[in-house]
Amino acid sequence: MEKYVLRNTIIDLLLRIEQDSGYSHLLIDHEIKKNHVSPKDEGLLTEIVYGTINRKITLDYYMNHFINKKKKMEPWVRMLLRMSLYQMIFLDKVPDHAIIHEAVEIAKRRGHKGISSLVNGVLRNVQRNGVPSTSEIKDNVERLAIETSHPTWLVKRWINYYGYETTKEMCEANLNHRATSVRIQPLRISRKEAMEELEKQGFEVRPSIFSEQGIIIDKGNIIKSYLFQEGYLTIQDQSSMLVGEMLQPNPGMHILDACSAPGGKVTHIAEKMQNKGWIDAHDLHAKKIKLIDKKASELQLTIIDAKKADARNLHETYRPDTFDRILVDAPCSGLGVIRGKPDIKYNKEEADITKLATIQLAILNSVAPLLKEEGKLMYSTCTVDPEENEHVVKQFLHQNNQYIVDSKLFDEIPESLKDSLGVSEYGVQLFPQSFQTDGFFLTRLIKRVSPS
Ligand SMILES: C[S@@+](CC[C@H](N)C(=O)[O-])C[C@H]1O[C@@H](n2cnc3c(N)ncnc32)[C@H](O)[C@@H]1O
Repeated sequence: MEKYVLRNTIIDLLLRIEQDSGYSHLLIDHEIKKNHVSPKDEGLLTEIVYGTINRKITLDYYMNHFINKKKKMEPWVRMLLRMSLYQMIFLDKVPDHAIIHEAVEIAKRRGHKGISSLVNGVLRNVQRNGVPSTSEIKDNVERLAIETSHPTWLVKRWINYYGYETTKEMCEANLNHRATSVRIQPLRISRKEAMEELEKQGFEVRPSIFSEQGIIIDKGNIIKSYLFQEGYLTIQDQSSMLVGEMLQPNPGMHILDACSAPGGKVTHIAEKMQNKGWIDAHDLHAKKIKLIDKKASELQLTIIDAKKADARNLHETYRPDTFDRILVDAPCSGLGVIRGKPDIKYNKEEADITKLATIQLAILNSVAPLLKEEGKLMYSTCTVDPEENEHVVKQFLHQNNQYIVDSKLFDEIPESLKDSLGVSEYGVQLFPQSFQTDGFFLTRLIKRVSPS
């Protein structure tokens, strides 16, 4: 692909991602297919797009030192500068002079002489003088927010809950790449066989300590392996695998997954049930039900019945005491998965967290009667925020006194993980900086036998 076309595609992608927040991975996939981007350019395109988004606030801080803030700048020009600065400062794949040359070329073709001299001026200035130091920023919170490109409200919030050091580690971890992990389909292949086969294909792999089905891929693109393409394994973050493990599903059980799409955890549960029993899986969005069916069929699992439903109303669909296990993997702010989807950190507001907590509690309250006595209910989110995690569990327990936290949950956590977890009386918080996983919260509740 011609360099100009590739860089121009990246600018268009970045502009669209900024408008259609939350769908970066879909937009990138679409653009790669539409433009027949070669595998070599695909890696560079993905790296520049995610990197530029991930470092947006830092890049704007640098850029603002070199431009007249009063002058209005067209969005594509700002994007061109951002992505060029990202490459100059954070990547060493292309020499600075080539980055500047390409940027000026794009500015000439897309704009006019005035724009190309502005772009040339800013980038040459950075090349000659470097970028301004963030040590000039007096306020600790603001400095951390700018250095790690997180919104100030979020940094303040995390410091308030977790302290400065943990917040700093978390924000820094959100800038780093994390290894992909996969889960084997154990009814089709063992972990040992899968690891040997992947090594033969040139992958570098390690077993996960979170699940006996988990493998960490340190090197290689798993999508290209036949093991992935033919459903011998599926991509899943290690932290999510803990849910399937800790729910303790057994063959023959009847299980409810209230918020199921795209089907990562429900297929894990079906595998652990050896594809024997019944799973009712729901999601609010009809379109997403197809994703659950697709994943189940790829993995050759047949016990999942997926249907659209609002989980807040499931008490109207099922009779009380129906299920042996219930999973509520709730819709959440996703602040634990910033590393993989960096646009999340700019698209959320503090008020969203409060709204989500209301929905999460409503879902839990709706499914609570549906669990059999002595059954187990898992509540999980891929976020790092007490309002959506511990506080929701606390309120739920207050409103449903038949439920208690299963204290055995804490005993089951592998010893090597315990020290780095945020353990409270309401559940377990995984931080993204601790184990190369997403940030994740989970807890297991038991419904006690009613005294009456
Ligand atoms: C964290 S995701 C679930 C991920 C899934 N458990 C997995 O492992 O692949 C939360 C899901 O909840 C769905 N959702 C949002 N509001 C809902 C509601 N009121 N009832 C049911 N599902 C809902 C979203 O569409 C989303 O697919």
